[in-house]
Amino acid sequence: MVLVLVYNHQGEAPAFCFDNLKNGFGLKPKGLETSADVGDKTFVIGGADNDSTSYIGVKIYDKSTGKWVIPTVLGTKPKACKGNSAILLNEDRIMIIIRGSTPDDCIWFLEVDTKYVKEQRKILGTEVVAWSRGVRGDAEKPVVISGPSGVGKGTLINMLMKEFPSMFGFSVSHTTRAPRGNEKNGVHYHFTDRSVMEKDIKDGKFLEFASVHGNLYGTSIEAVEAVADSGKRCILDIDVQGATSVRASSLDAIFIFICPPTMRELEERLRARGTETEEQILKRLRNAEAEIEQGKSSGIFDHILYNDNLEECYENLKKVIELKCHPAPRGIDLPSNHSVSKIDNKILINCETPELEKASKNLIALDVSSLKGGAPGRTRGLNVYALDSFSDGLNEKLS
Ligand SMILES: Nc1nc2c(ncn2[C@@H]2O[C@H](COP(=O)(O)OP(=O)(O)O)[C@@H](O)[C@H]2O)c(=O)[nH]1
Ligand SMILES: Nc1ncnc2c1ncn2[C@@H]1O[C@H](COP(=O)(O)OP(=O)(O)O)[C@@H](O)[C@H]1O
Repeated sequence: MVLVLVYNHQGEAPAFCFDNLKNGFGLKPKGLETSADVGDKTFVIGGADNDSTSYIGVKIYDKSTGKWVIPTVLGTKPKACKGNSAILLNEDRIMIIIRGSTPDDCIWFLEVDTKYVKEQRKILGTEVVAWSRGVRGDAEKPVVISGPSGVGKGTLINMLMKEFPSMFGFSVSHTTRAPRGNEKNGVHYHFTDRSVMEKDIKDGKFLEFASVHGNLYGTSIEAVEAVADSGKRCILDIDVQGATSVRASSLDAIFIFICPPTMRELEERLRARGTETEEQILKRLRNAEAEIEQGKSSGIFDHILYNDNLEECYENLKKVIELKCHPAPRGIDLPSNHSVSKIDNKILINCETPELEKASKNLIALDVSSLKGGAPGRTRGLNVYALDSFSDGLNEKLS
């Protein structure tokens, strides 16, 4: 196989042009693809995905073995595009700038050696990469809500979703427990068989899972991504074990624990709800004491709220999730024609406007020094500065 390296604009990662590339690994080479080297591996990004021509593909050339590897690709993939620029950040993720895409869809991160990718690689036993869409500024964090059965988590979440239907989306968990009378599959839970769920867990499809009150519960990566893809802020109703796992992941959420005013009141609420058998109620009450103890003492939760008076608790919930602090994240308007370079933690995008030709070369600087989150969620904290026409004052403006 002959591999021709094509260097694009100044400072940009070299693009691969494949000559005589046999179809041995199922990818259809399409024009130029970009690449980035991480250690012994060259990640080639672009062209068509292995499974679908609608998405960008990823393949890895391992220089130590001289072999190509098709990785397991996790996360929502960016749509196939006219080309992209790839820039390696911190040896663990590659920033991809997509040409000719919409403002909120042009910056992506391909994680190649982050904590999440390392974990998934261990679980799956294959080479793994994970996509995460870049979000400008401090887009709102997902909200994790935990608390004992019957404390009012579902009630509070419903109030939030009702008051702000376009702002919040519920992460629909999987569970092996039987549905209650009013519960709909795919809305309240994905009701599933234990064997199916265990296989999906083994296949790395879950962000977290736990055995709670004798049933298996879990948050699939897809459930969280579906909410993020709809442009909404994700709410997770999960137990303390699940919250502990999410805390250890890169999701970067706000963690809230809901406490009952007393154990007696908790029991009354559970009984009044009338959805569990006596045996199940007793099991839930036994587990509640340990959960409350853990919730209060583990240090996992950012906020502990008491649900005594429902309205008051709801007002407190709205305060702690910082409803009004962050403006809606805006996209980045990039023309198709641009070149990219990297200086320390800043990515400079040199936009060439065809009408003005050489007269104006506008610069956009992306500051990647405060990135947060990442796969399986969004990568937040991308700071964007528009700089005026190319001038000698550039360094001053960027410092
Ligand atoms: N770890 C984890 N826990 C979950 C998940 N979904 C629900 N749970 C928790 O499982 C427990 C039981 O939930 P459920 O059967 O709906 O009963 P309820 O809490 O009495 O309404 C609660 O503590 C939920 O927060 C999940 O995806 N992961
Ligand atoms: N502050 C409150 N005061 C009285 N009853 C409440 C309060 N919050 C919730 N409830 C009731 O308690 C029961 C359990 O609430 P639910 O939201 O189903 O709890 P969870 O989702 O935590 O299991 C429901 O019948 C709900 O209407």
